[in-house]
Amino acid sequence: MSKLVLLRHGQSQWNLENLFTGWWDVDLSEKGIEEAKNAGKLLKQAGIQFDQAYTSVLTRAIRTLHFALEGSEQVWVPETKSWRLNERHYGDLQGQNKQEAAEKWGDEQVHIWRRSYDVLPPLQPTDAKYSIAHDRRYADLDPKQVPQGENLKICLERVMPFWEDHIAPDLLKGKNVIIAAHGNSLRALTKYLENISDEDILDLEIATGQPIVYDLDQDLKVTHKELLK
Ligand SMILES: O=C(O)[C@@H](CO)OP(=O)(O)O
Repeated sequence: MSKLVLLRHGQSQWNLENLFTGWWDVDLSEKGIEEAKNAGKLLKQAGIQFDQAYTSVLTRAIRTLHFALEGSEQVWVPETKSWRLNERHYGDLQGQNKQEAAEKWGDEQVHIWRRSYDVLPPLQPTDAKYSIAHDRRYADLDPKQVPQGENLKICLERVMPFWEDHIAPDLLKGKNVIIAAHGNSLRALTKYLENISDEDILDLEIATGQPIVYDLDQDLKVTHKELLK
């Protein structure tokens, strides 16, 4: 049996400012740093010992992982970063204010863009202000893999190869794993782990900085889930 901890990054500066973020690389806010440190304390209290850590290539998730490992006194744990764990790319909404978007397009449309499984946000031109098309951290990717906008389905489809190739093999060996990532890449993973329907996934929210602990059996089926408080 192995443990899997999912940890959404602490509040980011753009969470604080209520801006669509996606693949734009914003840092943690002061509150986000506190949330990440608190996650470390909660993990220490729970006595969870990790063998492997995974995170995205975005600063807010990487720093959250580091605070969590520091707070739980296990900074030595090997870590692997992958773009496949990045936040869902929010297309041309990136950089826009969520409230202003709701006033412009209506609450319902914005809710669909934010939470539906298979509706795409408006795609982002590669010369947009908040485009990552020329960001060197993605230089080795096939250009087709660099999104201009993703729905949760597409996000799940790019998370899964990483799960299959890296995370699942570790868990199958009995390793305890922490994944520090993002609201929507973790919603995608949760949909898979808990077999949540395309409809019910609309209602799933993941809190910033709160570790979610799964016990998994030898087939990686969830036997227990706990939110650390
Ligand atoms: O802006 C984003 O990238 C995400 C997560 O912060 O927002 P939402 O809650 O709308 O999915």
